[in-house]
Amino acid sequence: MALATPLRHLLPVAAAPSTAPDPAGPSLTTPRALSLPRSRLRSSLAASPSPEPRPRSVTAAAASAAAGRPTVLVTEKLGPAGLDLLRAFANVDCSYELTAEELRAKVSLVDALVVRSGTRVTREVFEAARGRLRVVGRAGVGIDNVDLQAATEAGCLVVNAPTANTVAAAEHAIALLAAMARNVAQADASLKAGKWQRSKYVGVTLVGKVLAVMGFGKVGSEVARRAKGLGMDIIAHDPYAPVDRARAIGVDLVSFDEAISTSDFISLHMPLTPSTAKLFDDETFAKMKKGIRIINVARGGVVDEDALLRALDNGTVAQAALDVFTEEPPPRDSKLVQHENVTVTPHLGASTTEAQEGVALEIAEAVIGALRGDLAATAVNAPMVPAEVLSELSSYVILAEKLGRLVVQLVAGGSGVKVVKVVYSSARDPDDLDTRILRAMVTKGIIEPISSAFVNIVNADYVAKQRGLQIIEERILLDGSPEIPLDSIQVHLTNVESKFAGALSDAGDIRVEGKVKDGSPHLTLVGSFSVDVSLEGNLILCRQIDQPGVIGKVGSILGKMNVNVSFMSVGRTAPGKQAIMAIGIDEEPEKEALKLIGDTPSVEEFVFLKL
Ligand SMILES: NC(=O)c1ccc[n+]([C@@H]2O[C@H](COP(=O)([O-])OP(=O)(O)OC[C@H]3O[C@@H](n4cnc5c(N)ncnc54)[C@H](O)[C@@H]3O)[C@@H](O)[C@H]2O)c1
Ligand SMILES: O=C(O)[C@H](O)COP(=O)(O)O
Repeated sequence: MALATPLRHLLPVAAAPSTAPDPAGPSLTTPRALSLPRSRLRSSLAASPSPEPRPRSVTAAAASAAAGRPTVLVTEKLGPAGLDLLRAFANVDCSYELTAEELRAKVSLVDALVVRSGTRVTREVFEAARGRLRVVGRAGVGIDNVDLQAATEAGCLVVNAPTANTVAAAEHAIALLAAMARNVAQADASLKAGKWQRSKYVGVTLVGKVLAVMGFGKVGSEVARRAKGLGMDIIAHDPYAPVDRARAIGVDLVSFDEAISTSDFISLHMPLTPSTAKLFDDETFAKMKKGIRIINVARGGVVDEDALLRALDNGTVAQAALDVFTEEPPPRDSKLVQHENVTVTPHLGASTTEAQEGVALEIAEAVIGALRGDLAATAVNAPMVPAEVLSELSSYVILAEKLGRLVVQLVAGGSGVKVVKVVYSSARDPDDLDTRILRAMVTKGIIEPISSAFVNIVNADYVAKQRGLQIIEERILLDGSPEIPLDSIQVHLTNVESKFAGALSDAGDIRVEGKVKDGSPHLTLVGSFSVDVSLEGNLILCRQIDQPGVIGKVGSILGKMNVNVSFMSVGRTAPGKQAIMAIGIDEEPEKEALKLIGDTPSVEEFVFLKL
């Protein structure tokens, strides 16, 4: 996804974690680390590929990280085209079948980790990464082997490859459906064992039978489409699927109980979540039509395997075809695997040559994008902001971060920031304005200068909550063209003291407002004073009594100190009354220059701010 550079600020990159922890917690006594620079990865995709993969030593990974090229650890077999893509961008360490301990040892030396379903990326793994791991790429759909909460807390983006193996999984479900109905696996084993058992392996037909698709997402709907072609009647259960999408392929969405009690075949296609774990238990099997046949290409954990065994033994379930198991691989003596009415495959749903090439490319692109700072469209633990929203809001993204960065520097030492109000003025219907990325940027601007936290779109809300920061969003609906997404963004800090009284609104909040003008962010309001200054470089705000000569005096102090003034703007309440001068400057002035500005007669207060 090609995004404007500024969005990279918000996204996980292989940056060194920031400095020491902030002992002051949420208190804002010592704004520090005010400048933006963090190492940004800009390695070129066109760089020459590295040699054939071989397990690399920990020392080699550390050396390459030091050289600035990211390191990607791949712990399960990935299609060669995806590996080549990764190698063109990063040092790739292919280390398969690592123990949990070996994984923990390696993970602090890598910027990204690519896994399939066989690697458990636990909280301990994120802790062992000590902040370096920025991206976990799941080369496939299911992310139940990745601790998403721990990833989010660590500010680590998790991306998956949600589409490339859909058809493969659906085809495998159909293959199992047909094989089960006609006893293909059992008959094959029997014949190879020298038997000729034609009457034993009489099957059942599919045409006219009712198939209940449980989980009508990507795989489920493809299964439904294909099973329709086999002449089956399809019903589906999915509490979150749009009725229209089901109707469009001639499928009725029904209740859970109706689905399980009226069908001849059930195919499972829901994710494993706390609410689907062991959803198919004794109680559920008891409600099924006697002689039902079950296919599971989703996740073993959605079925209570002991209950399934009982249902097979008592004839409630005539047959089962299983590609997935609670424990993978299942124990060698698993009664379920050995059951004569059960057909099994070792988690092969995604395993076609084509799907693996697709998945590998999909995940390599997502991981590289995330390492470069682009917002991965397949991020699973980040607020999903569609690409068109991102590109439309890209200038406002910079503005939001700068306003956050600016407002926090106006807080007086000793005041703790607790409540942040972000007010968006727009002529656009609030439903058409997705502000999640802007909220995250304001949060980043406020928190990063005052803490050791690394804030990105993945963890912004979490970090804010952890620091006791409440972010309130408000919209002001304007008349005008909804073509322009936003007129202005205001950021208010309530219940805090300001080191610059001129920044206080009538309500006593520290308030700044900005707009995007000609594509660049401008500061347009400080407290109750309108100004207009480009938000670039550094800024001096002076409050003075409006009278001739003050601007000249401050300007000449800066000139004498070799500080280049890029913009200047004065806002005043009325001629001869209070005024605010906003001066954009390229360099950081010497302390002496700042003292001279403070000593200038009629300058009542001033503040120097780094953007
Ligand atoms: N065996 C394999 O190799 C293989 C390959 C691909 C996918 N999968 C698995 O298949 C499953 C589906 O994948 P997908 O790509 O279609 O995912 P998806 O997210 O597109 O679809 C899942 C659907 O399940 C629905 N759902 C959630 N909770 C439900 C519930 N309680 N009851 C019914 N439906 C519910 C969701 O609304 C969604 O529509 C996942 O578990 C995935 O891990 C397995
Ligand atoms: O969730 C998935 O994508 C499938 O279960 C495939 O898993 P795999 O990548 O380990 O084959």
